[in-house]
Amino acid sequence: MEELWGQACAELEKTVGPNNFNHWIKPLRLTSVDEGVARFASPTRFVSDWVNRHFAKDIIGELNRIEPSVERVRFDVAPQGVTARVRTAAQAPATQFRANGPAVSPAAPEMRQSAKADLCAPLDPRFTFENFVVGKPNELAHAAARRVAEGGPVGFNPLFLYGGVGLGKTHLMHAIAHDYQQRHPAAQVLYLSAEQFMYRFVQALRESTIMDFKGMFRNVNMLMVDDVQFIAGKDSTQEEFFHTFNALVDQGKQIVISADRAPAEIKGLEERIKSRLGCGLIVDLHPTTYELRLGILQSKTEAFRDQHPDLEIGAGVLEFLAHRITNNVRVLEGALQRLFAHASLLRREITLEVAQECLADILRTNDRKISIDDIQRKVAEHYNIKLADMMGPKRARNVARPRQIAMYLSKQLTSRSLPEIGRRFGGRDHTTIMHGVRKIEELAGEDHGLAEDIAMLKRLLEA
Ligand SMILES: Nc1ncnc2c1ncn2[C@@H]1O[C@H](COP(=O)(O)OP(=O)(O)OP(=O)(O)O)[C@@H](O)[C@H]1O
Repeated sequence: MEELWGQACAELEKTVGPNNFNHWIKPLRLTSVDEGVARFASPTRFVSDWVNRHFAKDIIGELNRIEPSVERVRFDVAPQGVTARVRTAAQAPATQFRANGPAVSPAAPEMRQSAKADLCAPLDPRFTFENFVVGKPNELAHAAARRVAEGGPVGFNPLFLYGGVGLGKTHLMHAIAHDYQQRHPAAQVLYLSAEQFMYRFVQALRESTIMDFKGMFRNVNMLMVDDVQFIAGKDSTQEEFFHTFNALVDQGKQIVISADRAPAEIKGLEERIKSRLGCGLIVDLHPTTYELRLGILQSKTEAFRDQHPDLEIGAGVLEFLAHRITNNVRVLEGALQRLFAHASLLRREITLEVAQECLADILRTNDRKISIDDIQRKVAEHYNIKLADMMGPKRARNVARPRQIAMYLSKQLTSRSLPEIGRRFGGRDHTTIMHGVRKIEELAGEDHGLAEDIAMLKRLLEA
């Protein structure tokens, strides 16, 4: 059993990356293989669930290569067996979670070790600096992440990364962890989401293991917490987070945090935490530009082509995608993956027409949506009135007419209902909006100049 698992582990470490391997797979012990089922002893249910969700396929694949009968895996929670295994690991030089904190009772290092494996979320081996494409919108965040990954005195603690959905925050966090761990193999990096932080904190409270919980956090060299906005409004979790944070910063340990917005904009986050976060470096990942999107598409296509040299992508396809899919990199990647799958299944070149057809749904949802704000701003600009007058009560024609034009365009170019539009125009009644829309339809039928003005505004808004 040991030999089979040893061989599989050697390969698994390469497949899932050393960090994931050490955190999740190393704590397992293969106990039997029977009727196609490989059974493992795992230290906790949490580890079992996590491995089952994230690495079961890899484990089955590797075992199956050596022992073809293996088709499924099962995990039994068996803390005893695992303690024995961890003790061996603790004697080995510089393992990932070598306990190197303050003096502890003889049994404690093993407990810390397996519990910390529980805490740390798996790192995606693909999320490295090498695979991160740098452009104007993310160059500062990337430079700061590189600097933190080097270690040593950094001068900004914490590093706070924020930005919209799918712009690369998690990718950069994982890249820091990989790189830092490679440079400092004996250091302890703890990466987890704020949600996991809360989950583990509540569990520690419930199981009266809060001192262990505190001890584990206080002994890491680098703490990374993803999606910190999650703890907003969760009072006791924030309190614990604050203390952990202070303890680590006071010891000069690095903290890296990500969120979907700047600290000041996170509602329900305590002022003292906001001010603590503000002491470090706050950098944002800006929305992607066309050049960055094209760079990412080219880099991912090259990587795919390394494995599939016969991939053929027609001229202009990547440019077309970079131009049309503008919301986030995850969607961009999804579109590319779909094209690759299409190309390899049908063994056809991906032409512009194929791409358009294959990605019709993604392209439709990415069509630029015009907002009432855009309309009000553009119309106010065009007629040289104040934006506030769009919502205000003035009835003078030089203000009232542009306002009605904006109402008309809001009805035409957005899917908002009349009451909704009314609310956006200073809380006007839907009948007022209807009247405005009709008035403009009527006038545009008679006044060629007005009709042209409206057509031009439409073009500007739809551009
Ligand atoms: N600059 C980049 N170069 C290469 N890949 C990128 C880049 N930015 C984002 N990606 C890829 O886009 C996907 C989404 O990125 P990631 O998960 O890091 O986003 P996020 O900002 O954490 O989003 P969320 O707010 O949803 O958690 C990932 O697969 C990531 O590898």
